[in-house]
Amino acid sequence: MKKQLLLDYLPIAHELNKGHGVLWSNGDSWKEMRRFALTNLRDFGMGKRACEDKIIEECDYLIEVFKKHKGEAFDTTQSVNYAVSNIICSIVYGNRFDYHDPRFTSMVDTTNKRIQLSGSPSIQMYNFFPWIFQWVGNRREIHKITTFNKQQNLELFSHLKETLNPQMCRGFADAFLAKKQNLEESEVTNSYFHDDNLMETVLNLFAAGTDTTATTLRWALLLMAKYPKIQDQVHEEVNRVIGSRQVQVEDRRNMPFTDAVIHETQRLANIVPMALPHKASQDVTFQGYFIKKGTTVYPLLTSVLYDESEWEKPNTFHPAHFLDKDGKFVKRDAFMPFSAGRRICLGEGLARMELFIFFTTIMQRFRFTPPPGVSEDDLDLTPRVGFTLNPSPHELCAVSCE
Ligand code: HEM
Repeated sequence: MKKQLLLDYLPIAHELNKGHGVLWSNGDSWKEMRRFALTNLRDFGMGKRACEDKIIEECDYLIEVFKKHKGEAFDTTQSVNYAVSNIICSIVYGNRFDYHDPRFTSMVDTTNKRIQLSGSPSIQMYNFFPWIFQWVGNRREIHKITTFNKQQNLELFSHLKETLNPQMCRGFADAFLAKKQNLEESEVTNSYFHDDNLMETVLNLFAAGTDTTATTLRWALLLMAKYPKIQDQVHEEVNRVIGSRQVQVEDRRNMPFTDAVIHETQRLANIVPMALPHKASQDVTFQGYFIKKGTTVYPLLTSVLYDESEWEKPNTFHPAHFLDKDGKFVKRDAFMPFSAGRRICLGEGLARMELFIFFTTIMQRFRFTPPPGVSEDDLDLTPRVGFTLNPSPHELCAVSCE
């Protein structure tokens, strides 16, 4: 496992790769975009108190939606997606959206569709053998959605440009536009701050910042409904440590069991099983195999997250993987859902903060159960096929604890 970290990966050309942005690019453009994204995402709150406040505010909206179902069974997909998406939207565009705003809901719904399609067998085959599988229908569908998402962003950018004040940037997109304007005024012509990089980076942040975290949260709620005794232990800890006051990130260090449940959810759900495709940036010998520079490499995170030599019960939901004999939280080297190395997930800090606050606040208010007539055993943990592994379609009851 450690040797894997020595490989210096760079992503390869791919169905969704136009060579721009922070996710599907490499070389100097990637370096510049990653650095700029990290600095600005932090400036706009990532990992800080300001962001914590945004997540707390969004929890209130999400809880209202859950309450409206009055304990009856419903599908958590859309509401959780919208709530999580609003966090990255606040950071990128400088504002959240109403859950009934069709511009927003269509952007979230189609982005999730695009992510699902890009993991379909036909697209996977296309990625391996592009010259044979270039005509597959899902490719056309992905292009249609991408064009639609770009059009929506062009409209948002156009409004941001009209109202831009470089001294008072509202979010990442403003900061990018201000930097671009500044470079143009200084007559720098060869910079990476061009419209294509703005578009691709915003699309990357929106997709990566919505689907992954929302999917993980939905797995956590499903697992709570399936394992009521574990849910009881989470409720006990939430009541004892927080009671009815507002959850804060600092609470995490006093809540080892809840923290272990979140980590174990991420491990078992294994939502990005193949990370992103990379290429070896130099010749390397790995576990006795010679890998030539330029070879496409898929770092299989599953092989680490389910490694039998690392985990006592790799195929079982077992929060004790992250607890010592005294019930204290323990970090595990093989916990790698965000990948590792130079291309490690750029949003890890944000995702961890979101998962803790959303999950703990939801657990403070609700108990999750299977729908009437469905037993805990009936709840299916088989993932739906996609680029990220989502739970299969299901409904849950959110019963108010108040
Ligand atoms: C539970 C939530 C998340 C998980 C499990 C996750 C996982 C991953 C993984 C496995 C990668 C690929 C790393 C590689 O290439 O080997 C990645 C990349 C990335 N993630 Fe996340 N991610 C999550 C949340 C987020 C969030 C909230 C953001 C938003 C800021 C984000 C932004 C990105 C970006 C921009 C990259 C590309 C980084 C680069 O190539 O330099 N992710 N993520």
